[in-house]
Amino acid sequence: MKIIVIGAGAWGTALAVNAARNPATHQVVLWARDGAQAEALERTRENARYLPGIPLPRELALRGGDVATLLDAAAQADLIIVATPVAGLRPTLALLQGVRVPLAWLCKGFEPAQDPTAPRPFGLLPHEIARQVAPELPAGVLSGPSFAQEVARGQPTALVAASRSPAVRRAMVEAFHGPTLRVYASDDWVGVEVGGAVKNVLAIATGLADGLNLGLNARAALITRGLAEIARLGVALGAQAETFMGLSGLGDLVLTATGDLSRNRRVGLLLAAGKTTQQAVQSLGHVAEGVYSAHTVLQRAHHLGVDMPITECVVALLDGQLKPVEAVAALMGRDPKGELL
Ligand SMILES: NC(=O)C1=CN([C@@H]2O[C@H](COP(=O)(O)OP(=O)(O)OC[C@H]3O[C@@H](n4cnc5c(N)ncnc54)[C@H](O)[C@@H]3O)[C@@H](O)[C@H]2O)C=CC1
Ligand SMILES: O=C(CO)COP(=O)(O)O
Repeated sequence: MKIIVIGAGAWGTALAVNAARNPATHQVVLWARDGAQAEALERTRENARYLPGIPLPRELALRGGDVATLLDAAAQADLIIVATPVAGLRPTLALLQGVRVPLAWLCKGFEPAQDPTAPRPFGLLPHEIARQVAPELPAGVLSGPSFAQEVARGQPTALVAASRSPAVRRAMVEAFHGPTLRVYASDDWVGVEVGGAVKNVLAIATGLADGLNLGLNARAALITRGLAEIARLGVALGAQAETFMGLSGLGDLVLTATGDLSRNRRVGLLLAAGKTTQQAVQSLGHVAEGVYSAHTVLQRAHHLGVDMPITECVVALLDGQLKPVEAVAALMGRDPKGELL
């Protein structure tokens, strides 16, 4: 199977390394946007900026820079993986418009609104971006609880491959299912994308609570009520409610909200320590999608009449409109209500 992974950040590199460990069946190309980065990866056989300490297998081909080479490799592939943040998805799909090869993205987020004056001025989920830019591409999403470092080290991990197309689901499973990675299939790509995007916003809230030493009860409450928010928005957007009890919902929320490898959780910890959003983002050096998705999540929730009080507090915190302790008071001061309402 020929696989090309576009985007040599932490997650793209980890999955490319994982697939390349199977050289009897897989030929894998990792493509970096910047040609100089591709040369450095080739020279050092390590991705020192994004995934330090993981040797790149000799069978992994490293390319970059030149778009003609990218399009050529993509047209010959059996599966294309787009491993950029959400912000890189639209331009990458636009480049690949003419290609007819199964494709999956890894990004977890909503795109910020493109044109605030448009009649429906909302940011989009990845599959909605694909529908606009490259509707003919057979596409899907690979998601689930998965820190890149652990996957690269071969630690056991389970993912979910979601697409409306059985052929795309099969391609993702064939590419990555193996002794250390289980890949489950799903046809609910809306639910899988909503879970992956909104858990990042909620991980900021949990990081904040832990940074303020609010305790383990508060953390469990935030995770549980956060899952209720995710499911309410997801169902309103057309997802299946059961998806939120699976890997891309509960699974990824628990991982990201509690694991200190999470960049989004670290944003919350930094806000609790008194940093501004800008300072927190700068100190990470990696993308924390929750920071960029939070406003869109809230806009879409408001438009659909969905109540998302934790997300609302995260947005106010990120905008500097609430201080951490005020956010806690705002959440605790809400009127009583039924748990399942
Ligand atoms: N790091 C992780 O453990 C996981 C990350 N994800 C998701 O995967 C996405 C990527 O995350 P990371 O790899 O961790 O980010 P990262 O910050 O480590 O790297 C992002 C990479 O994308 C590249 N990039 C940005 N725009 C691009 C474009 N237009 N064309 C080509 N390359 C472009 C950057 O140069 C950089 O190499 C995010 O949406 C994240 O939420 C999902 C699961 C696990
Ligand atoms: O999505 C992830 C784990 O599944 C990674 O989370 P962060 O982007 O918060 O590091």
